[in-house]
Amino acid sequence: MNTKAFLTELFLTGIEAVKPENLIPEHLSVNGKFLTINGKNFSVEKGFYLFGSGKASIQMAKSVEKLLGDYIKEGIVVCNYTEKLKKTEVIKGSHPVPDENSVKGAEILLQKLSSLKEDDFFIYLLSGGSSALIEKPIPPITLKDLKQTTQLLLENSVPIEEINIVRKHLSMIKGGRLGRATKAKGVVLVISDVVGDDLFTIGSAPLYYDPSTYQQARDILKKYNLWKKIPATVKDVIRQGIEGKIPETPKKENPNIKHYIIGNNLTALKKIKQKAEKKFPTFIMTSQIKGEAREVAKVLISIAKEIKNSGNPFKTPVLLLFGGETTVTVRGKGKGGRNQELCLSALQEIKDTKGITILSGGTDGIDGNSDAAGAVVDWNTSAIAKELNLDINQYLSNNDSYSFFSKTDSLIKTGYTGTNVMDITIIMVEG
Ligand SMILES: O=C(O)[C@H](O)CO
Repeated sequence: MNTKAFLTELFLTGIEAVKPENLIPEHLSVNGKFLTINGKNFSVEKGFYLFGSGKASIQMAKSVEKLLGDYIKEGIVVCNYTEKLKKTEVIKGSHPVPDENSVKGAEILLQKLSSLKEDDFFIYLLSGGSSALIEKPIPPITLKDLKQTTQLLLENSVPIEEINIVRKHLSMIKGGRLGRATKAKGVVLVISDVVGDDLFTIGSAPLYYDPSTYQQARDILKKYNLWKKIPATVKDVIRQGIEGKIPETPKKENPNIKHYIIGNNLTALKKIKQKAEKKFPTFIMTSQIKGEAREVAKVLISIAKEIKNSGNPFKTPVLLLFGGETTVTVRGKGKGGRNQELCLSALQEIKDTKGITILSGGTDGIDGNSDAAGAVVDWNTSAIAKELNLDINQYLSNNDSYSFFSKTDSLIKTGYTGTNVMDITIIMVEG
């Protein structure tokens, strides 16, 4: 058996399970003039508006069009790529740092949602990446200031929950502010890309509400030593927010808007397990991995080595499934992403140990600043690296995992997958 090919096939199975074309029909059905979502009925007799933002928004919209196309009055989604849809206009925003189009997208959504009446109904399709894809900073923060702040947060390994607390307090649409702008009733269908499916964090909660505060936003920036580095306008808005001169984000849910999570990391892991255990004992270890990619890798490989050496807690052969999202503290100028960096650090631990293969990939298909979803490695990769005189440490210090794996032919390339439920890591331990 080609273990690397098998793990790649399993990774693709996981992605397939969380593609909107599979999730939407699982959770939505149409009965006459009613739309049923997770058992709850909504009348669509008079038609509805379709909005959305996030990396999965195009494919989600396409699936809704297929199911309910005749009822859509108008559709707009903001995604990280474009595609022509029948009833829905697509705006291409920027990710992970917002651009002019992200602002344009936010303004259009804000304007459309504000113009709806009380008896209008909308479906909003929310998925990961939304925080950057739509954005409208609170004046006097400029787009340039916001870009700089986002970049600093991303480069300093700040967890997404904390990044989004800051983002929500600099934005006219995040933390429930977009939801406050409308009188209409609506549902938000969510594909979760955060650990624990926290609705306060996913896409910075544009239509939910937000218990966090301006004070917390400042504390987070100080905790990561970024307060002195961020632009003056950002500090100004946060200070004014703390003093009550700028209103806080909404602290209560808009009762007219209901949120439904229709897919998450565990959905993908369960599908992988279903397929894999036809061949090998397979265990879902967690869907909640967090932490610095290179450190997480060390823990994962230590588990694999324990199994290999002592048969604890599982006998070989065995497949271990992990999900979640790590972070990378950027120190170098190389190319790569958290999954590739995790694999490179894992390779450092595997070295010549035969029988451990590890794959790590982003379900959105794009890992960091590269065009690969991730990588798959084993002892043989380390043998190739030795032959080519590649120094793992050197590539790790420059955060240049992509260049390393291009040379060892270990990259997994899927292109944009049209979905996003964080990352999947699969380890096969053989005897
Ligand atoms: O957009 C975002 O904020 C992240 O992807 C988490 O949902």
